[in-house]
Amino acid sequence: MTSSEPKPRKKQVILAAGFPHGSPWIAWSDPESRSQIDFSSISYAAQAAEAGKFDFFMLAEALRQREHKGEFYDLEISGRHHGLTVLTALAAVTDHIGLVTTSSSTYNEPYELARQLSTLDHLSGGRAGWNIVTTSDPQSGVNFRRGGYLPHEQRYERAREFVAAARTLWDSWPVEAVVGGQESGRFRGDPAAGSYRHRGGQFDISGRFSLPTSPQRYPLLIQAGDSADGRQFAIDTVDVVFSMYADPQAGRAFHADIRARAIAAGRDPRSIRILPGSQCILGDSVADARERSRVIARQQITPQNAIARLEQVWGRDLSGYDPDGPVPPVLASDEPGAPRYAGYTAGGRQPPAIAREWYERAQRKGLTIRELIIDVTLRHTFLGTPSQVAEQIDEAVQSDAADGYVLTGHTTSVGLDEFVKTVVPELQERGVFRTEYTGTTLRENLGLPAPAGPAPAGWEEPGEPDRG
Ligand SMILES: Cc1cc2nc3c(=O)[nH]c(=O)nc-3n(C[C@H](O)[C@H](O)[C@H](O)COP(=O)(O)O)c2cc1C
Repeated sequence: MTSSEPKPRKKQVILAAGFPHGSPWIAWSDPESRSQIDFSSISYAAQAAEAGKFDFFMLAEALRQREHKGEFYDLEISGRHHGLTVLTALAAVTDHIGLVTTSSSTYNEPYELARQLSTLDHLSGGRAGWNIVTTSDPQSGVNFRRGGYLPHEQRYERAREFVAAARTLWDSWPVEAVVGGQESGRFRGDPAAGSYRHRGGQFDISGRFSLPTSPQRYPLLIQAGDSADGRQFAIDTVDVVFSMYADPQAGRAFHADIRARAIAAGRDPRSIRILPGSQCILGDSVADARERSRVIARQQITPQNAIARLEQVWGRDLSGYDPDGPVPPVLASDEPGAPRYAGYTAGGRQPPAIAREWYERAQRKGLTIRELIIDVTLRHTFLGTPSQVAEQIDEAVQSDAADGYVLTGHTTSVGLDEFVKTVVPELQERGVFRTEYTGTTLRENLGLPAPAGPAPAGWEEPGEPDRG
């Protein structure tokens, strides 16, 4: 390349704001935190992310307040709204930012959820997204008529069929079938518009869908689940993977795995975006940010919730143990993950496997109970001054450790303000983050290709992907 040739455009960073803020559980206890329940506090967070030109605002989901040793488990976020309802309200007070709900494919029904997502996409002008979770919490099932818990592989079987059924519904009523003619006296030009039938092992449904195709045709589809089944489901189904690999080295390994799986499945790996959940801790220097990270970690992972988290994985009462003492060995005799504990699974691994892994980790690194829980849960990935953090994020994205991040602050509602004010301009200065929204829909802003498969008649292709 000669010096007169323009430099190739750098890969652009994707940024999402996760809500409620806080990792791991008790961000609400920080005196600076605002409510995760009042709408003013939620809309403040969404509007702040939009002012920072974030791609989307994403709500996590917990379908049940968990129990621990027979009591309400209060050492995490307590009190959460229904995501889609909140996002519909946010559509009215934001203009550009994507609105992503986390919704379970295990405990919803395709017709109902497809309709709600279609409504959000219509009302927001094409900004809806769905983070598909299979819900690993065994206690959620009793809230639903299913009244139980699906085994791991059946949860993914249901998820696949759920998305297939939802796509059938979203495609059932082509845009051009809307006439709405006062002269014709008919709303649908095609009397069959909305007719659908889905027949499978999980769902056998048919009828008329109640809405025409929405601006994005399908909401942005995201997947959060880490097992081999979860990763394969992502390759076959979604646009974005929400991962837990914020550390750049682990992120590159995850990226390589997703890429290999995509190629094996005949999918262009560039059509999948990978966004790990992460936190940035800012300071006057790396050392200052590191100290701030240490203080936040100890403030949020108290002795009490360090023991509680260990109990969830060890499946036994550990209240007699010193949180600042050594991690107890994993004993084989107790029943692991017994239902009276809040339960904890990750990457398809059940508590006994996780316990063994954590125990070995504590031995290897010489960690106490509290230090172990800090080590396995905190995602303080980027530390330093705003320009150092911007450089770290840029480097991570350019080296395929991620395509961007779902960021949370360590305080609710106001936790990303400092990042928006100081790191976003640095990223813009580096030419790796937008200064204005260029697309109308969430898919356009992410530069994602149009949903695959035959489009319904009258449906228009969105603009060209442009993410370098
Ligand atoms: C990064 C990430 C975020 C998740 N967020 C949620 C959530 O908000 N609500 C929920 O019910 N499950 C959530 N899950 C749980 C997954 O949907 C899934 O049930 C769990 O990871 C077990 O599946 P797996 O064995 O494939 O990982 C999340 C999982 C990951 C990896």
